Amino acid sequence: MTAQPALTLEIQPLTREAFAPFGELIEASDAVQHFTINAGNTERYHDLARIEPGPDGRVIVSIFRGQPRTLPFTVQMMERHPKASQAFIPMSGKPYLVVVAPAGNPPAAQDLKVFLARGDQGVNYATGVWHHPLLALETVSDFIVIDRSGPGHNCDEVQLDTPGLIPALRS
Ligand SMILES: NC(=O)N[C@@H](O)C(=O)O
Ligand code: NI
Repeated sequence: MTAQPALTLEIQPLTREAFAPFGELIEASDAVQHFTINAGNTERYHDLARIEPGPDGRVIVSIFRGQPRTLPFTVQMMERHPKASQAFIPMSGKPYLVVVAPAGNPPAAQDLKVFLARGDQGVNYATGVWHHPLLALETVSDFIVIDRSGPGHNCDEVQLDTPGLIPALRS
């Protein structure tokens, strides 16, 4: 099959509402339940993400140290975790990209959504949601990752028939 021309993808800001079909935004904002604790010293932004390890899995916490990607970036593949959710929470304060498609059938380029996440926004991919592996920007960046350890296969990868092209960010 001849190589298909890439489909240029639109980059949109990461908001709770726009990301809702794919999981939860992990962000301290007035949009979520929050309350003061520790005798007034601390504000708790409560219960932000639905962490799902699956019936036979265990929740684990890891750190991913991502090398920065160069834009424009061609999305050639996507992956999903059919047994569990996966959360990424930035530790380095740098922006990153989130590329997702709805759970279910393997995505086509036109199904992809690209979000530019700020360095104070995390995401939780709901179980089975298609996503691209970590796309750090600007510098080597650390992320806390909350996902699953357990028996069985928990990572499906697909190659896109038509690649998606993420353009350079407008300054
Ligand atoms: N493979 C792995 O643990 N990482 C991916 O799941 C990812 O989403 O970055
Ligand atoms: Ni993943």
